[in-house]
Amino acid sequence: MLTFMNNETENNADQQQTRVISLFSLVGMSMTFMMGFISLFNSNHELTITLFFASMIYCFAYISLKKYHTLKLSSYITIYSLYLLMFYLVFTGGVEQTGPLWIFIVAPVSVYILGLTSGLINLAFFLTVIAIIIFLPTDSIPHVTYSMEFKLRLILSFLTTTFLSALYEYLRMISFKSALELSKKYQQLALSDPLTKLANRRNALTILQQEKSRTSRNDDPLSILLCDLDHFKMVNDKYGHNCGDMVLTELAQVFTKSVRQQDCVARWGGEEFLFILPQTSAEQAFVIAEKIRINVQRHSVYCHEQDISLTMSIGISQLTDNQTIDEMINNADRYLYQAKKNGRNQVYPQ
Ligand SMILES: Nc1nc2c(ncn2[C@@H]2O[C@H](COP(=O)(O)OP(=O)(O)OP(=O)(O)O)[C@@H](O)[C@H]2O)c(=O)[nH]1
Repeated sequence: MLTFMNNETENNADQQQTRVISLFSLVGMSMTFMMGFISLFNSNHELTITLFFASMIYCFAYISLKKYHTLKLSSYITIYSLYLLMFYLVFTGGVEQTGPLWIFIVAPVSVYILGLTSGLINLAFFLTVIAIIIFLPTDSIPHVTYSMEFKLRLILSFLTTTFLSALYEYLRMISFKSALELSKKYQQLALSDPLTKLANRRNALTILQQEKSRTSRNDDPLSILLCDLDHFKMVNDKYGHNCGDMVLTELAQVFTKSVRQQDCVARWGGEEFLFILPQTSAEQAFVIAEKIRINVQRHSVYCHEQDISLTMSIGISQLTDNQTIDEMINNADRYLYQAKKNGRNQVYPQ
């Protein structure tokens, strides 16, 4: 069955991720470039080269994301070049041993970019390497030394930042998921009829417009059936409104089962239904209309210990060249009126 499902929310999530990664790489590029410049003035050449190199890597991640939409690659480049830079800063101490101060940005960036589980696994790896670096005996590989108090506090405060970042990411994920579900639910509600669950009139018009464009591109025929249940008022009057609703719901299922996967059934109004039949001529549509009419006639709805049977009148219209959707529907409406006038329970034109 043709339905108009909107993937807007998923696309928005991807777009948001792209925006965040490009922002991270831009910030990373500017910050490392700025710090590199400061190191240049302080004549710290090794640090200058490292920071300029990191800045170039962030620049590469930014450009490839913008030009080639490499979201995953740019995310990995951003995160792992950050890890390498942090290892270097902790190993060398940076400027006056302030290098380790920067590692606190790693936790929130990791869980945001890599997601909660993968972010935490990567953070465990990151912290292990940091611990190895700071506890490495200086006589094996010469590097900066930190006091034992500093090392322990660095690890503990990093663990605290990791916990808070993970908690924040977890809560963010939960609210994002529920927002996604709500949005899907409302999209569905906006497109379908609440009683029969068929496409509603607005959705049917959108689908018709899409099918019309496809038809003119491929030169395929497109037909519609406008159907109205006969003497439906009598069902409400005789059996009550609830039974009337039940009849509409059950017949909606009969309609759905009577057509092909690519067709669309919509509730056009009260007891009026519209069938959109792509790649179908008026002659083929007549055969389908007859099948639907007979299926309705044969179906009985059991309500309040009574079997309720109904019939249906159907008007057929095939889209002709230069015809608008409105004209096509008006045509079907005229034919439906004719079918009613001719005695109901029939398809027009025959
Ligand atoms: N139970 C129920 N009835 C509805 C709904 N929407 C429209 N109706 C009823 O459908 C009936 C339509 O009646 P009419 O337009 O007079 O048409 P009809 O009785 O089907 O007669 P013909 O179309 O001339 O064959 C009215 O009684 C509406 O109240 C609905 O959602 N549920």
